[in-house]
Amino acid sequence: MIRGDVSLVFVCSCDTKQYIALLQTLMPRFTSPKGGDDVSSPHLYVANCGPAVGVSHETIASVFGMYGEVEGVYAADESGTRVIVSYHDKSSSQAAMKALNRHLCSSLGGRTLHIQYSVQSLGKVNNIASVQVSTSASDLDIPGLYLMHDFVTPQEEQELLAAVDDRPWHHLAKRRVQHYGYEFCYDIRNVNTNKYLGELPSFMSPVLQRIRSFQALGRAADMSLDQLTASGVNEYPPGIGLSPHVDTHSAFEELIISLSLAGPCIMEFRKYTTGVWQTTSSDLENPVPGKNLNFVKKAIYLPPRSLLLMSGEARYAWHHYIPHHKVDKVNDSLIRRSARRVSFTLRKVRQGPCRCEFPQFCDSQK
Ligand SMILES: O=C(O)CCC(=O)C(=O)O
Ligand SMILES: [Fe+2]
Repeated sequence: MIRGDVSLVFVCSCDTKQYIALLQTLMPRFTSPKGGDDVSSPHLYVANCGPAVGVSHETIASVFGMYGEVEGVYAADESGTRVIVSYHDKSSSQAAMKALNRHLCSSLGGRTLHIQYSVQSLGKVNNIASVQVSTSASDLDIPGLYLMHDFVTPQEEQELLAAVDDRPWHHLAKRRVQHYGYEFCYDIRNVNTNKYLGELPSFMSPVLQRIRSFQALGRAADMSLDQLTASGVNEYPPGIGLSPHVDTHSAFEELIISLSLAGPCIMEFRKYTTGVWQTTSSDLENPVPGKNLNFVKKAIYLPPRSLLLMSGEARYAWHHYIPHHKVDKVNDSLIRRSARRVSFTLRKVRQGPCRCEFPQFCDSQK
């Protein structure tokens, strides 16, 4: 196993009041609504808006602030699309309910909000950072997962960022991307092998060379600068993550490499004990406690300049995703996501079907 030095530089440097506000972002003190619209309270459970759909808590606070004094806006869960808006008094929440529920809200990106009253739960804390976050891959104990800290220097990081910023970004709904080698089609989660975009740019070759030079990475030596290597560059704004997925087996070979630049995040991994094909995509997005107890969940902290390598079981049988958090809780530290995180994902395009040992997760063998 490869281990790197751990340095958590983001221990909250704010005063006590801000620290408590940060904690509240992580730990909303409200339960999901039970009584329906008839039981009013100063707290509103608002669905269909949030950082995952490009609407910040600040914007929500300002829109709801038109109906009364907003005490706080909190993540209702880890979806990034449901929030609790907490008012000082009931008359404000009632006014907001009347004006905004099921109405198209132009100041919130033209979204139709679904609002219910929520109840404050003093005893029960709904902690979105529900899983212990490891800082090294060996602690996670997922076969085939490796994390190397400080894989590039701060200067190389700046050069790589400058190089991608010099090239055009494609705008997706929540993040920006660039594709090299082959175009990636998000609807089918596969590469378009008819659309060869040309060789990987030369600014990536030192990274590929370094990957090859690490004997410990073994099969990563295959990651050469040839026509089959594809790279996706993703830029995530704060609060934006990535939905759970297994990179399509038939699209890419075994090794998947991700270099993190500019900012940190946590990546979570789930292994479904019943196999993925029995699980709907909405179950994956919004796991219901009690319904989806058929998976094991683990999380790792990815600092900037670190290199994550997924192979074997980690690549073929575990879903990976980035929760839509603005703040991650790592051990006892609260780590705010930076203005952006840029990742370089390197994969080798597969020619022919996948013959992995995990047929229950394999689109070639299903
Ligand atoms: O941003 C990352 O580190 C991961 C990206 C990823 O999983 C993907 O593009 O399939
Ligand atoms: Fe992926």
